[in-house]
Amino acid sequence: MARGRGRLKILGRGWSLSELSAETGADAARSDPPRHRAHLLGVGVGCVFLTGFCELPTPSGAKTMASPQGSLEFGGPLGAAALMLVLPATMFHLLLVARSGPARLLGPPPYLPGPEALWSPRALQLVLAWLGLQAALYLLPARKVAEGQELKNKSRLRYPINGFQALVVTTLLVGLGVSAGLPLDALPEMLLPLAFAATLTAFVFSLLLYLKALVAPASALAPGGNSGNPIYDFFLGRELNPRISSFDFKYFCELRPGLMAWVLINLALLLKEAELRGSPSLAMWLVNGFQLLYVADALWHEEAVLTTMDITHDGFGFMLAFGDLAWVPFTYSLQAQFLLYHPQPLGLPMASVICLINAIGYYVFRGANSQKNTFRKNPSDPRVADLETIPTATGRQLLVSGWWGMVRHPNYLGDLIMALAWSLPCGVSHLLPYFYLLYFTALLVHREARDEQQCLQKYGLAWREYCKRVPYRILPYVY
Ligand SMILES: NC(=O)C1=CN([C@@H]2O[C@H](COP(=O)(O)OP(=O)(O)OC[C@H]3O[C@@H](n4cnc5c(N)ncnc54)[C@H](OP(=O)(O)O)[C@@H]3O)[C@@H](O)[C@H]2O)C=CC1
Ligand SMILES: CC(C)CCC[C@@H](C)[C@H]1CC=C2C3=C(CC[C@@]21C)[C@@]1(C)CC[C@H](O)C(C)(C)[C@@H]1CC3
Repeated sequence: MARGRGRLKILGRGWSLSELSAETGADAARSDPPRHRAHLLGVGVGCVFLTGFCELPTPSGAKTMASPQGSLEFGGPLGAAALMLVLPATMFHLLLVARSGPARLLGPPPYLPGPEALWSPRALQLVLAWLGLQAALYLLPARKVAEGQELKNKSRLRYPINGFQALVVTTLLVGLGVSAGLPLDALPEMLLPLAFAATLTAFVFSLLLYLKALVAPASALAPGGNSGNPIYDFFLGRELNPRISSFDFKYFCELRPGLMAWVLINLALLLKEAELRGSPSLAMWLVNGFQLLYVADALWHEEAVLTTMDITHDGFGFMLAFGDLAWVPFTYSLQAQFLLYHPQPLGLPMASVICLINAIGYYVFRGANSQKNTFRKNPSDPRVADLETIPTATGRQLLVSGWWGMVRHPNYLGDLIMALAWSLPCGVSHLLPYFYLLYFTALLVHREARDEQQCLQKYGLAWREYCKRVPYRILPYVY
């Protein structure tokens, strides 16, 4: 099947973008009996079980803390172990299925990749070089240094606000690289080994973070993630704000390498489509444009991330390290991956409707997030001073009018509307491009429940009053 200058080659069990017809080592590996891989999986599972479920004593010198909820989140050690297997498996499943002919979200993967298809020293070098570049940009002088929320010991950490600057410099470097012959269009063929290298990096990194937390003072530990069970604590993360000098690992990972890699992968998929079909499709332009807007917006409003529960409440462990470094770039680019292998016709009228949906979602998302951030920074700011509030025993107030009087999480609603707009360009013939919407709904419903729990603890009766005044959580009159 040949279109444009490039060629889409069917590999029987999947699609491969390749100019070469010779079978590569990776291709050959696909015909290996799955026995060895099942054995490897068994060894991996065995290790996790051996180290985590025997209720090992708390590592010597470690300080343990009960979760403020008194119970463990994410289904405890068993849930955490399951998630550590299921999340990477899901990511690889999506990567394989997106390039397969049928592209069935719920079917089996087209083939089981062997070690040759997953492991590539070059992919690991690329991942490490990318992290190195982003770390260097993080260390550049910042236009502003912001203070985080007050910590248990009453101090506040300082954070450089130069994420948008890092995005601009990265864009310039990538532009220069591409014009000097950097083969960005080779990236789509490398997604599998890159995702594997990113997962490996996240795993090793989480292990180092876990060890670092063993020598951290008690005041540096997160409210969750210090149960004494190594599996659970490794997953959730023990230390709240792990740092070396002023380099904050969690803050760095949350916004930069993963989000920027996501839009870079999208761009590589767009370039590959242009090479194959003569020009990128309208659907590919929309997906790239919407997601670039989302990432650029996050980096422009970088300071706002300092009030999210990931920074203020959650430790930095495998969940966030894997989420930031592997899950975000390789699964959030799923729609663009799907479009490369399954081009979808999209007319201008439908494209305009989709743009309108994205604009509405962005308006709600940005309006709600900015209103809360402005209010939290300065309640007497003229933009929020007229809003109705409920006082709380902590001295802080809760908004009960404006966006936050409509539902208790208007920002989630806006985010979900955008998620819908990112899937619609992929048509309705497949469920696969809607994975993000489904996963994100589950993530936000769970996150909302965690946040409610934390707010109830923080604000007590005032929170109950807020829930009475604003009865719906995310979707007015429905949920
Ligand atoms: N794309 C993705 O994968 C993800 C995106 N997101 C997005 O990140 C953004 C941030 O989400 P998240 O960190 O979960 O939570 P929020 O930004 O919704 O923050 C919740 C906090 O806001 C404060 N708050 C709640 N209600 C009120 C009120 N009525 N008035 C004033 N303050 C209030 C409380 O903290 P306090 O009172 O202490 O200030 C509460 O803990 C969202 O837009 C979300 O959609 C989140 C997760 C994943
Ligand atoms: C791997 C698991 C499924 C869980 C991992 C969850 C993480 C992928 C997300 C947790 C909170 C996130 C946020 C963003 C990206 C996804 C993760 C890391 C965010 C940076 C996206 C851009 C937004 O504008 C934001 C508000 C800055 C987001 C903050 C939370």
